[in-house]
Amino acid sequence: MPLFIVYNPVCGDKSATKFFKEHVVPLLDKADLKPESVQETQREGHAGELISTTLSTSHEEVTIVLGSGDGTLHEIVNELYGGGSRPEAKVKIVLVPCGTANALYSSLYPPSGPDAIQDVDYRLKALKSFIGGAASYVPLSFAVTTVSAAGAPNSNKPLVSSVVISTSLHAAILRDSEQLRDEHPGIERFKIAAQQNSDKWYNARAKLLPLPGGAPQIYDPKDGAFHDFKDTSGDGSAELEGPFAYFLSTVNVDRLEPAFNITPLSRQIKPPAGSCDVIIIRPLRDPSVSADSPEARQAFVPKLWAVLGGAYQEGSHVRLRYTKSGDVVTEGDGQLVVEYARCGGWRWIPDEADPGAHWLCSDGYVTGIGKGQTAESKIPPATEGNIVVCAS
Ligand SMILES: Nc1ncnc2c1ncn2[C@@H]1O[C@H](COP(=O)(O)OP(=O)(O)OP(=O)(O)O)[C@@H](O)[C@H]1O
Repeated sequence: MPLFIVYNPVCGDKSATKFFKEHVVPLLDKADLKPESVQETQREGHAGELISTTLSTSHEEVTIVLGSGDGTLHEIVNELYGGGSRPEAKVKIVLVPCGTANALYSSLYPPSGPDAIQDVDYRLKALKSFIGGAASYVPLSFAVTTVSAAGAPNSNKPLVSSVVISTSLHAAILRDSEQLRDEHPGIERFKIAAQQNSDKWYNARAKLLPLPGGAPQIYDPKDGAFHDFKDTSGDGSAELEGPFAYFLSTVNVDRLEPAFNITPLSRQIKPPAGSCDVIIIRPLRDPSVSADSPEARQAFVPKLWAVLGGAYQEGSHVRLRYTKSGDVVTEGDGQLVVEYARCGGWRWIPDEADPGAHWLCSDGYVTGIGKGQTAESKIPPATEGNIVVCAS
């Protein structure tokens, strides 16, 4: 099977060129594995073009050693799945994490600590499995999201995500952190952008779509299991009224950074095919909040931090509850702070009067939802596994 090397020289701390020269290419040389080409991406969107060109030379199956973060992979996936240049081609991806967050790699190879990503051996795990010839591969699931206005023909190209699709705080963080990239090449830029947006709420309605086998489900930490939503509408979906502080769904990953386990159950309770895990925070569930107001938003900030902090503590946020007075605790029977859902996708219907609710993030790529438009994300049942990624 032909082998290609593609890496993004500007992702993460911009060290991919050096890393490939010093570690990746020599390892392949030593194993006598000769790539057809070694290519640096030269601009945004270039990774997708490179893959398209590679496959147009009639290869039916290729292996790509990809040095990047999640955004470059996103471009490749969109070209292969969304662009349809060679939908039947089989592509094996061997990741070498060089990006900022490296969510997919960190999920496939859970690191021993937040600094493991600095470790050369850790970063070469997938490559060494590939070279050793005993690698195993997993097919990627995709969240396919369309933005459209009710009743209008949909001319927008769908966004295909293989890691995360979000609105609310996470989309705002990714939108604002991009301007901080030069000054803060590491994950600290996400924390700075989170601080800047921590008192924002997002006015919208959301519908959680049914799972392939039935109703959308919600996690109950009491028995550690997912259960069907009790109240579903005629089309089988669960309807949630905002405002929202957080609304984020993942496929293929349980974390968005090496130590940020935002959807930990996707590893602990195997998700069915055609599903995504969704994390939702709706501040009006807090018994101490009776209405949306600037004071209520400010008072909610520490509670939001408690949740995000829990994600950094091996995903303990999924067990957080409110006391009657609105304190956030881990014990008792109070209302859950986080709603952890598993569903076949979702529809996000932003309130036209709230510009902040009109942002969408797909694997780090941020785009606007136009006035009068909604976003719908669906998880199609797995394809034949045309895009697989080295997992051990
Ligand atoms: N030569 C280039 N010059 C400028 N931008 C580029 C170039 N090559 C690729 N890009 C863009 O770099 C962006 C960032 O890449 P990527 O998302 O892989 O890294 P990251 O954002 O640092 O990591 P992560 O997504 O894991 O947080 C991509 O959106 C891609 O379009």
